[in-house]
Amino acid sequence: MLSVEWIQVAEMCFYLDDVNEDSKILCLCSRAFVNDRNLYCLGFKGTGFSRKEDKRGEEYVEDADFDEDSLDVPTDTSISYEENELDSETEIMLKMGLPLHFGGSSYERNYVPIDSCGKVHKIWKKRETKCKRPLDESIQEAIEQLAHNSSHPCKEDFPAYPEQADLQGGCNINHKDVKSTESTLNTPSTEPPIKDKWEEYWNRYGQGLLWQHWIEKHPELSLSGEHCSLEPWSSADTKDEWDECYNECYWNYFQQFQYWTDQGWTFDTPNVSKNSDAQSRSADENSPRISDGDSDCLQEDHCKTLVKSMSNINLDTEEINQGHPSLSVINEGNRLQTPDSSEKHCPTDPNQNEPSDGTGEKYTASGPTDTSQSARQSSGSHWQISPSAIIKDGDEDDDEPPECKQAKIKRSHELDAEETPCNDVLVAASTILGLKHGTGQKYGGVANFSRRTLRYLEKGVKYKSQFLDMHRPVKAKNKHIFFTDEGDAVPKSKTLNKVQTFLKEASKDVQDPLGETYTLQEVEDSFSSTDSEEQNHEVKVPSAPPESESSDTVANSAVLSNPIWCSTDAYSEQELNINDLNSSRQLIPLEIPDYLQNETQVIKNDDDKVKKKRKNKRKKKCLPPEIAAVPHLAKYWAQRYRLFSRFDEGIKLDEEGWFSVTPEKIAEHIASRVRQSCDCGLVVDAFCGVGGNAIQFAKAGNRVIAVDIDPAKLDFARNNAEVYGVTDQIEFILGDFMVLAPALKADAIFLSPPWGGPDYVSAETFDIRTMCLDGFEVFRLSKQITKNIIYFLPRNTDVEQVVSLAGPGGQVEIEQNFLNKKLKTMTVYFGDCIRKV
Ligand SMILES: C[S@@+](CC[C@H](N)C(=O)[O-])C[C@H]1O[C@@H](n2cnc3c(N)ncnc32)[C@H](O)[C@@H]1O
Ligand SMILES: C[n+]1cn([C@@H]2O[C@H](CO)[C@@H](O)[C@H]2O)c2nc(N)[nH]c(=O)c21
Repeated sequence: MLSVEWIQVAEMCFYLDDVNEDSKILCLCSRAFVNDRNLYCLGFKGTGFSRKEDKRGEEYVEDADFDEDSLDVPTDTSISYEENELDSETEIMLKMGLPLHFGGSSYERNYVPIDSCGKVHKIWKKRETKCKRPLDESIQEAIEQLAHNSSHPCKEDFPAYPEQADLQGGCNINHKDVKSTESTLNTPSTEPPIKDKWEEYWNRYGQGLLWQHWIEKHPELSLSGEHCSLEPWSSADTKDEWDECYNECYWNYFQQFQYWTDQGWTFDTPNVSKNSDAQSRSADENSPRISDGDSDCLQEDHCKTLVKSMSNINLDTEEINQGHPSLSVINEGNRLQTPDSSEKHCPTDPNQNEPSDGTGEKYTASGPTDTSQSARQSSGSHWQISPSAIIKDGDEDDDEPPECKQAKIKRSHELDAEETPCNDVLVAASTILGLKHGTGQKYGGVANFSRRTLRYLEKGVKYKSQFLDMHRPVKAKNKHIFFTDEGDAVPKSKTLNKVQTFLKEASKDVQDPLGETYTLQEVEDSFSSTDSEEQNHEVKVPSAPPESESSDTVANSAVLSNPIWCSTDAYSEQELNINDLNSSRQLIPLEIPDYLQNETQVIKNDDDKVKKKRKNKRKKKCLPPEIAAVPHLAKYWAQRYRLFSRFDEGIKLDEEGWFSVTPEKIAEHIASRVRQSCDCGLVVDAFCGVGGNAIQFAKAGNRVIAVDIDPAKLDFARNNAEVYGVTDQIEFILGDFMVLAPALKADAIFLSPPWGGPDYVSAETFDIRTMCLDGFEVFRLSKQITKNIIYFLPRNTDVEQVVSLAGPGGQVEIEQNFLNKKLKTMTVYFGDCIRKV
């Protein structure tokens, strides 16, 4: 059963002129989330690595034993950053044992301390431990920046975090994140900077939140009884977990704090004037801080106090969930304040009294005179942001604090369509929805849109979008261009450079008998991007090594050239004609180079034993020659089950097929939508390629006419349809769709033309007229066949162009396809294919 989460996120109106309301084009923006991590993970089987290996860090899994259930495959597709996927580059780098601080990976870019990263995180942490690496500079830097002159709460405010060195694992902060954070930290000078507010918030409530988080994660670890003898941060058994928990908790709440602050929510701290901060804090019995000074919390007695206090904490999580102030503890005059035990008030709650803090100071985003934000309080703590309002993992379906529901404030995302200034629409659509607006030519003589409006149909779109990977476009101008000795320009990323340096270092001891330059270059080509298509697009088929070379020599060279897909002497025998390769499908044994094996190994007590075990158990994996011949295709090979889950049953593809076939889960989703709108109808797949979509249309019960101009593709498509047992439902037609179109009849037509190779991502906005085929003409011809059109386009397609296809008074649905929360493609639906809700 296909599990797809589909949501309508927004409705946009594009007006052709201000006078005639009927001329507007309605554009429904939706998102479809499919998840295929299990299929993706399966792909690593052939590389000699597996999830299981990651997870346990010691066991090599043989093919026959491979247990999908052990993959920890999330089935829930709700937007929770717990499941944030590492991009393919990161995955591959991890599996190669390459350090993630190379910097190009999503792990670095979007690092959120999450459960799904836990394994990875642990692996890296352990490796750090082994290597005794100094605290990463970026972490240092981040700590310094964020923690406001070295008062990072990890260290200063929490005796639970006494040693800076402990931060290595627990506070893996990416300085890029911090920088972006910093940019939002610039609030007007009348207000305390958000980082001060955050610090204060964390100081007040961090302990309680941290403990709550810890308890939720480890309900089995009670602080009572024997377990109480050692604090979790001191116990060798739990120290790592504690670090991780701290890290997660800190950043989780920090991000949400930012979000809430952005939304206009504030919190005030009574008895805390900025000037007499320390003094009033110590006087405030509600304060969770246990000391005035920044450093004296490290003093032993304070630590003891805290530990004692913590040991008194009621660990009844049920009670916590019910909102009982169970984490409130009074201990030797220091009251550990829990989030829920402080009074929480809505900014506009009429029942609230005047503040009693005496300072009259409000830390409001819009200044003290902002009535909507000028909160009133009855006593004690005064909150507009309450910690409990901060959404917890997986529980983010409401962006208001539960206790403040009656005080509904209009937020930016709830503005009426008419209220949204036109320019903001474009900005919001781009930054929040991830839709690109270009100035490309419009279809059907539409000159330009005079006005656009936007209405969100989903709450918290902005917030939720933060946890999705929308892919920033690859900006060509920032690319470093390197020149070969021959003077040829070779685009290379910074990451590649680092990878290259690393590989050079790593392979110092490895003899490179050929001394060929192509070896490392090919590695770079293969890992030059985070996504399947973001890479150096020139396909260079390396010439086969001279036949005179011994097989050993070739294998050694392959060690350098293809770290995961090492080929052997079979390589030299390959005829590098791709079609021939495909038809013969000779398989090349895959051997993992030893130095990478070493890199990949997770630290274990008895390293040698593991190595031996692995060596014994290691099987020779095989690669099809077209992959071995074109190293950058290796990443598609790793994703082969994602493209065709029945890959092993005889699926065939050529190079174009590899990078342009629709991933099975996305194709399946589109097919099920089409099936719903034109029940068991006839679907034309105008550019069928190797059959990714045609097969799914057929599987969904439709009859299909599959057209392609390339006979080889049609052969592959037919072969693949056979694998899936749906050949009876598909009629394969060899020909040019542009010519055949007038003769075709269909209930729906699916268009997935070539976009001009994987280069499409380098454009800020993709112009559908600049594809290999004229996208407008393709649409015009299709329209003559049926109004029910499904246009499969790049994720960065110019939305304005797409909208213009619907024509004045028309409607269109733009569906963003997310694969494991990464925006992959855009599917545009017309006619009856637009989903009615
Ligand atoms: C992106 S691929 C389609 C991938 C396909 N949806 C799949 O999942 O396998 C585009 C295909 O269009 C074919 N093509 C290019 N121009 C064509 C034309 N004028 N008429 C028909 N097919 C064409 C190419 O040969 C290529 O196989
Ligand atoms: C170059 N490329 C990638 N995809 C599709 O976009 C996803 C993300 O890159 C790929 O997985 C593939 O399905 C393409 N689809 C079509 N129709 N035409 C193309 O040229 C193409």
